[in-house]
Amino acid sequence: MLSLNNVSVAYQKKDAVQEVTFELGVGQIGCLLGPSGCGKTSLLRAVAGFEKVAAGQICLRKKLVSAKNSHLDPEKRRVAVVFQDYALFPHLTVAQNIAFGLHKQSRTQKLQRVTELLMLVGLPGYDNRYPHALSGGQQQRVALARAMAAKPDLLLLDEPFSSLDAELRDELAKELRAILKHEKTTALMVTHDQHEAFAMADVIGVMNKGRLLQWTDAYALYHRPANRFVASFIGDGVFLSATVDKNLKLNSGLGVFPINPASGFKEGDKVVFLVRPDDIIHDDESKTLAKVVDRSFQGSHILYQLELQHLGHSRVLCLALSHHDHQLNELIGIRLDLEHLIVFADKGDDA
Ligand SMILES: Nc1ncnc2c1ncn2[C@@H]1O[C@H](COP(=O)(O)OP(=O)(O)OP(=O)(O)O)[C@@H](O)[C@H]1O
Repeated sequence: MLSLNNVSVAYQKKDAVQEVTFELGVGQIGCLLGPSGCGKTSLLRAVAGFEKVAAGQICLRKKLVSAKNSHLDPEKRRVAVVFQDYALFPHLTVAQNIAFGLHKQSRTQKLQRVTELLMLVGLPGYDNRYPHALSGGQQQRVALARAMAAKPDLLLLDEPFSSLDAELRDELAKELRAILKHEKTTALMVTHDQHEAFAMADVIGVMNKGRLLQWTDAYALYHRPANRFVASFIGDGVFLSATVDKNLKLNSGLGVFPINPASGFKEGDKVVFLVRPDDIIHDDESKTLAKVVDRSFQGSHILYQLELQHLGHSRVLCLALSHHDHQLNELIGIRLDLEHLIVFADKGDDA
């Protein structure tokens, strides 16, 4: 449906997006995720046709829509955009807002589609309200209904929940996914919030400094991050240092772990390996002790920050059931339970 091949976007000859390549299939929901300024909005705007590409190609339905010397106008792309500030027309009712893009349809057809969409976004009967009489979440639902009204081939969503409070954001993200799946809409969203990306997307692209570092599903991003940036950006975790021994094992001070020979590491290599909060198991029987230096109560769990005094005071996170209630400075038993080792060369951030 959507394919990008080595796309770069530049402002005054300075690259904001560099050589991005990915594909999004029909009915898939993709998400561009990354820190502020990484280029995700620029990339989304290039797909919409609001920005020209400096290099590479964008194809929609196998048709070239953007290249260095060719550019199809946004209104000819059959693409709809939902912006973060809703941008509803204040002087039009909800029904008129939704029907705005339905030019060639009869009155009855318009009415039918508006009713169907209001039902879908959970606002039946809101036809005659004006935007000012709606909550933020309701306005965003109407904006979504308006964008979907004409059944675009591709829906683009630019931080669609950023002005809503956290609880509503999670709820809407799940609802929105269900709506898009129901309508079989292909969508590409931009966010800097990984929980939103996890709740919404089939496939997530992590960006940093204008580059797409990995394009895959949430599970693979978490368990098989392509590099250090992705590993630290997705989920919580810390890197511990170690040296590869002669048996191609990592002696971490928390246990000995074999390294996959295919990874190319050899004896003496300095590496870092990722330890997630759920890899550190609190175990009273363990002889490895760590000092509680911080704790945050999360209801069912407590997230502890622990200092490993036998490992140069490195710190790790440990997610323990909350009836294991330990105080600051207490020493508690831990063991490392790594499903699989995520290890990178120790040469700083390679993103
Ligand atoms: N119209 C513009 N003119 C010049 N530079 C721009 C323009 N728009 C964006 N940039 C620059 O391009 C880079 C990428 O910006 P972009 O808005 O795409 O990032 P982003 O990841 O969406 O960030 P945010 O999450 O903060 O919106 C930034 O360095 C930004 O300053």
